[in-house]
Amino acid sequence: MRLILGSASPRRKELLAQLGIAPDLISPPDIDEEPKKGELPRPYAARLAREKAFAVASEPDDIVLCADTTVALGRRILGKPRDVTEAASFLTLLGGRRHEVVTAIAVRRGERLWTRESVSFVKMKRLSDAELNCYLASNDWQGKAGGYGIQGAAGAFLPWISGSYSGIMGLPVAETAALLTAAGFPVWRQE
Ligand SMILES: Cc1cn([C@H]2C[C@H](O)[C@@H](COP(=O)(O)OP(=O)(O)OP(=O)(O)O)O2)c(=O)[nH]c1=O
Repeated sequence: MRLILGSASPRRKELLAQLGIAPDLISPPDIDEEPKKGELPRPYAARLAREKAFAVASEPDDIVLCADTTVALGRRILGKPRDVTEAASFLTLLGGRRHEVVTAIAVRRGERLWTRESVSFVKMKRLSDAELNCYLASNDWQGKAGGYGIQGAAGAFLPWISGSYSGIMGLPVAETAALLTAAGFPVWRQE
């Protein structure tokens, strides 16, 4: 049995390491992340996590762990910004409001699949021009849903959250430990 982390996200590797787990293999999936017409954020994140889990090649006994993080402003899905202009518009939209961060995780072993969603609520302050421009110039927004990372300087924009810090960052560790255990991975084995 091997544990395969199906993710290119360095955050997910780091959060897995928080549980004392190092994957045997990292194999990022390549799937189309375009939302379907009218698709809502939560089903969208769940579908992507599932599709990622099936897109990663594995042996029948391997355990594959995948996740998807989506920022939701009402019914609107804010994915990873394509460029700095889109990052600026996401952060302007999010500033002064409360939004949701959905991280869906999917664990697959052969044809069996275990899934969970973690939903968190985040308040972002309205950003001043200096805050916005400095953050954009840092490039920290790149590759992050909604165009920010709670674990970086953007943490200073977030006075309040309700939910799971690790879920917002990309891999909710409580749900991950539960699903890996359900799939037969020895999360709590003593060395
Ligand atoms: C909201 C938020 C997201 N993110 C990141 C986590 C994810 O890496 C990314 C959302 O994109 P995802 O599509 O979930 O993941 P990914 O493309 O980085 O990697 P892969 O599909 O291979 O697993 O946003 C943060 O790091 N901090 C945050 O506060």
